[in-house]
Amino acid sequence: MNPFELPALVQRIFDDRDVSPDVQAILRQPDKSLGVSVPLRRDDGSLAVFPGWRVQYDKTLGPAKGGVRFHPAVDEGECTLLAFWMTVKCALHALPFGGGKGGIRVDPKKLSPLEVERLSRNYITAVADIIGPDRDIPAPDVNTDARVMGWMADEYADIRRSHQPAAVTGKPVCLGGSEGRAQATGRGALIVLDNWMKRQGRTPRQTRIAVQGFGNAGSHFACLAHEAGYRVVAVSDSQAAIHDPDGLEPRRLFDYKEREKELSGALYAGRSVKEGDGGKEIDQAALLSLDVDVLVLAAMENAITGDNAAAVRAPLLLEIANGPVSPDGDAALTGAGKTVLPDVLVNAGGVTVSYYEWIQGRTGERWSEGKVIDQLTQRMQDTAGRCFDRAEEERLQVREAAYVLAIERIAHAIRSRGDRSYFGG
Ligand SMILES: NC(=O)C1=CN([C@@H]2O[C@H](COP(=O)(O)OP(=O)(O)OC[C@H]3O[C@@H](n4cnc5c(N)ncnc54)[C@H](O)[C@@H]3O)[C@@H](O)[C@H]2O)C=CC1
Ligand SMILES: O=C(O)CCC(=O)C(=O)O
Repeated sequence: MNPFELPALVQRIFDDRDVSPDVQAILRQPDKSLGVSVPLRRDDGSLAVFPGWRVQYDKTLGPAKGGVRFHPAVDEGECTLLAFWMTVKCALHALPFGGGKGGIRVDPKKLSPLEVERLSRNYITAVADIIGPDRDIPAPDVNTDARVMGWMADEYADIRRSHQPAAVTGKPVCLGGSEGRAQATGRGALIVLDNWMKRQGRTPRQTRIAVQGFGNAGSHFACLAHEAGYRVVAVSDSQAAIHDPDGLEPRRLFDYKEREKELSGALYAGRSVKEGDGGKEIDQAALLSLDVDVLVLAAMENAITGDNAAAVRAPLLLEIANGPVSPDGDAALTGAGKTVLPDVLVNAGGVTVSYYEWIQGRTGERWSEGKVIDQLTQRMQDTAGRCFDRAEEERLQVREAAYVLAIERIAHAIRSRGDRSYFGG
């Protein structure tokens, strides 16, 4: 197992708040980290083998929960940090889960759909011994979606020779997925943003937003924010960025990207972004320093670091991605008086609706989309309220308030379990 260093913020909370040595010792490293080699028979008959991981960080509050990403930069350290963040996120939102994360170091864009299916199935075979509805429940993340979860769930059911609807979440609805899961991360983020805006006495109409990362999470956020009256003036993906100070029509971009798989060309392929079309393509890095009210980061880690933080003009940043602002970037932004609404608070809509899917899988109930949205709204509002209140009471940044609340919950559970003797989960 790679050595893992806890984020400095967590160490500071441990020190400042006299967190017990037992709790610190338990939270200092992951419970379990499994490295696997995932074989893939290519369409041309050759065999390729890709490295993969599944990390379970802490399971005090319940089975590990977290996504699986397919990306060329995945490694054990990244999965461990992502699994740690899942632990904090689930605790903060009072979900009955610990934190996990997994991935394969692969560029899925270079594989055919059948190759992606075989790889997804082989990953589940490789990690089958440590996952399951009471142990560790995978879900979508970067470059994985409902289709991939459907294959993974099917493979797991084959391995167990039984129906296993609660073993993987984020599945297609026809395979036991939950209504509302696809939009859930974006919707949850919008609920947090709305809550913050109301506290500041601001309205959506006054608010211009730029969104980095027009993928699963960011594209739904952009569409829902537009429908709620916000002015989405820029969006980007890994290939292109589009800006229109008068406001884009995210739904049209969404449809274009569904068809073409990328944003590039959305303005120039005879499919204008909006009637009258005032938009233009800009450099992706330029999106980060646009004159907007909210900069939404929904792509990858470390989009903002100490190197580019000074160029950010937006007074408010909304972290939909996991870890899009590095610690030195965070210090520079908050030092300059900007507010960062942190990932562990903002992006929990996905795992929350995964929780609802897990409940439905275990009970056989089917929830309507309305019920999912009501429950999600209530939970996100509740957590956002607790974080913002705590930040105000103790004059903390919202990120620190969120971590304090999460660590308190985990520490309380660790103490309540008594002497620790729970190997084998
Ligand atoms: N999908 C979900 O339910 C959840 C996702 N997240 C996090 O949100 C982030 C995005 O995840 P997904 O939307 O699921 O992945 P995705 O793979 O669907 O989308 C990622 C998007 O970011 C774009 N991108 C990559 N590099 C970029 C760059 N340098 N500039 C602009 N765009 C860039 C990609 O082109 C793609 O459109 C990740 O950090 C993920 O861990 C967090 C919670 C839940
Ligand atoms: O839906 C889930 O369980 C996982 C979501 C996830 O990976 C995340 O919140 O980063």
